[in-house]
Amino acid sequence: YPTMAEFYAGKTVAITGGTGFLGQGITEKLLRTCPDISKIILFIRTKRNTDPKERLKQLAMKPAFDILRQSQPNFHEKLSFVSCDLEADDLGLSSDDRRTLRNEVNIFIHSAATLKFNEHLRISYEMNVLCVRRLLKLKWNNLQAFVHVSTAYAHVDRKYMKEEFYDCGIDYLDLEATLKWLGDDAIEKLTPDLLKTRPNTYTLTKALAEDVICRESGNLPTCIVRPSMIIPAWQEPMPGWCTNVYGPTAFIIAYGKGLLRCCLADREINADLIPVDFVVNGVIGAAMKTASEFIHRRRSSGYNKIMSSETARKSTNIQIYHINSSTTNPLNIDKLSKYLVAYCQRVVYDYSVFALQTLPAHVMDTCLSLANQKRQFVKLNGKIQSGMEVMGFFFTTNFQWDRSNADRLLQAFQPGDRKMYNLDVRVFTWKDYFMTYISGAKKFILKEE
Ligand SMILES: CCCCCCCCCCCCCCCCCC(=O)SCCNC(=O)CCNC(=O)[C@H](O)C(C)(C)COP(=O)(O)OP(=O)(O)OC[C@H]1O[C@@H](n2cnc3c(N)ncnc32)[C@H](O)[C@@H]1OP(=O)(O)O
Ligand SMILES: NC(=O)C1=CN([C@@H]2O[C@H](COP(=O)(O)OP(=O)(O)OC[C@H]3O[C@@H](n4cnc5c(N)ncnc54)[C@H](OP(=O)(O)O)[C@@H]3O)[C@@H](O)[C@H]2O)C=CC1
Repeated sequence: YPTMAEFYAGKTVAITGGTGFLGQGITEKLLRTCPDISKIILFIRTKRNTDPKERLKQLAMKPAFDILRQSQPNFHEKLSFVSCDLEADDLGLSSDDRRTLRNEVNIFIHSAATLKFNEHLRISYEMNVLCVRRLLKLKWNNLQAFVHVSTAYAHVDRKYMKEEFYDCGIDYLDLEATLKWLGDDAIEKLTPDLLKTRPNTYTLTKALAEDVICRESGNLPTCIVRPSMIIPAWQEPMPGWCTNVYGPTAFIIAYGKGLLRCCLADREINADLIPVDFVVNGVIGAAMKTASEFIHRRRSSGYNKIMSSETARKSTNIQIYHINSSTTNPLNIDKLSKYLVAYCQRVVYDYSVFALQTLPAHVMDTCLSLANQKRQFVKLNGKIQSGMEVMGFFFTTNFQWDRSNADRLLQAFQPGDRKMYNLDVRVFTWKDYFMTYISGAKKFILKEE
């Protein structure tokens, strides 16, 4: 395999979700460490009345690029965009942009998704599953790697996950047909039956998307990266860098602000959290390995007809990489329990929340009202609790992952690249990392020094 910088020299990379947490990290690292990369095309939608052109300008000003800006002030010249709406039939792409993508893109990274756990199944399906089907059909002429970002929690109906495809229990083609004629209310009623033992629509649709990749990617050089819970950066682009409050971040902030006293969690389980820099390295490296093997095989790429799920799973050679921490550097929740009261019993948790959070929130709001100020604590407490409700499943269930493929991926990197694109999480201790995590949440989310 070539070095990462050699491999990406002259390449055009396209990324969906480039405005998101992981996408910003990937874009920044590619530009900073692969100086001869030709171009990065970001799929950007219009959001809150801001068009993609303006959003790209705003993106280049974001903290993720602060370090890069110092060494390469003109880095934005390598960034371009296509205007999209990934939930639309035609992905919201113009015919000119389609042509550009078909003919120019060498590496495609699909990172966009809706991450809302309890999203309506129709929206979650359209964004997380149907969009993947449409992207695979773009008739890529020059593609060397199609990297699909999934999640290590896609198959939470199992307790042990290997880096392989699993039967989802639902055929997405049947589901798609059903969603076409059912109304939104009926879908909502049907959702618990479809989820079975899964906690939410997010994990179901991420699992179905993997089935799409398995059955429909044909000869396209495809791979899947499954990160566990992505948390602020360990080191890159800067320690503690983050953009959202997903996973435990909302709770860590609420704890720090004195708003969270109890947690629905089982002390015995390992929390699988992974700093974003390792995931960025995994995606960049997986693309390099997939493309290098594809170029070596010199097979033609193209979209094939859909295979049955079972045949596809048996015949596939698509590589899957678990980018996680608990397999080699576990973080036991018990270690956090001197800071938080963790309950795994629902009834005890409910009483504690009432006594330690809900009641004090009402008292505080009454005081605010008496002082003619805006009430806020009851609302904040409600948000924290709805966050805890959707997270409770993950905080109380233990999972294990095999990561042999991810280890092999690191071995495929040139020796000089193994540190710069490290995937081995044993290099940090959780105690030290949590100081970084907390200062990152203060700096990048709360905007406090
Ligand atoms: C110290 C604690 C330590 C505990 C132990 C740690 C144990 C760790 C165990 C491992 C965890 C593993 C988790 C694995 C998850 C799967 C991994 C993935 O693929 S990744 C998938 C990761 N996906 C996620 O993490 C998604 C989780 N979030 C959701 O599903 C939804 O946002 C929602 C249900 C919480 C609210 O929905 P809805 O009412 O429709 O409204 P919106 O969505 O529009 O947001 C409204 C407001 O809520 C805010 N907010 C966001 N998140 C949280 C939160 N967790 N809480 C509170 N608040 C939250 C949000 O910022 C916004 O604020 P504002 O702008 O209004 O001020
Ligand atoms: N965060 C985590 O803990 C984990 C994430 N993952 C996976 O990693 C990937 C990236 O997640 P992350 O970066 O954290 O998520 P973010 O929420 O930060 O980013 C999501 C990205 O998807 C884009 N997007 C969503 N809907 C659309 C749409 N209809 N059209 C165009 N773009 C859209 C968003 O664009 P916009 O800016 O316009 O909203 C944004 O760029 C996802 O596939 C997720 O499932 C896997 C495991 C854990």
